[in-house]
Amino acid sequence: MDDFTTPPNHIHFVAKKLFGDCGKIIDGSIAYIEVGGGGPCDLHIHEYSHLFIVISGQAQIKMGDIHKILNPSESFLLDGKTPHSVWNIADKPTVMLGISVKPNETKRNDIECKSLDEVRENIDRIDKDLIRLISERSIYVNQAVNFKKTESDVEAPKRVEQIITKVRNLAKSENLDPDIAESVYRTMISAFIEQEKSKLKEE
Ligand SMILES: O=C(O)C(=O)C[C@]1(C(=O)O)C=C[C@@H](O)C=C1
Repeated sequence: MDDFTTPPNHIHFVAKKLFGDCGKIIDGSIAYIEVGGGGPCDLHIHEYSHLFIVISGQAQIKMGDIHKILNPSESFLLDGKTPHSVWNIADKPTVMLGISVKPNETKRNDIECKSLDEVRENIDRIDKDLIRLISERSIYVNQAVNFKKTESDVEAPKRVEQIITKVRNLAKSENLDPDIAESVYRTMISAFIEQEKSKLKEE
């Protein structure tokens, strides 16, 4: 049983990676789950899906109140966004293959809203995420000033230009007009510079 490890929060459960990234497949592993073993102890979620194939024994996939039982040679494709865990319910070890599969990407060009309300609902949803991310960004920016002594340290023009180059490239790869990304970032960074300058004065 060389190279087998117990994943975090699992019990009587050892697994070994069989292969890595092959396109839509992230990796494949084989798991030996002892009697009563399984995990994670609390149901978990993630972006990727699992294709479970039971070789021997009997596995129970717990998904909230719903359970799916897998006998030898049976398989189940589980959407990772469904809270889940996997348990051996046989009176002998269960051997199972687990293949992690990338989620289907939404083809953004295929998105077509049927009304202005639908457009705005989506904009509101995305704004919520953007504000949360800008707030998280601000936690780090506010700490940057702790390592600065002067206003020109705060302005850090070389760093600003590095960020602009980076976000223009990111924008291109995400099908966003790079000029929009640049303008949004220059405005945001200027506001953060002002905030850092006031913080510097306070100290
Ligand atoms: O990286 C820094 O030094 C920061 O203070 C962060 C930050 C930014 O918002 O990314 C803000 C001000 C500087 O002009 C450069 C970058």
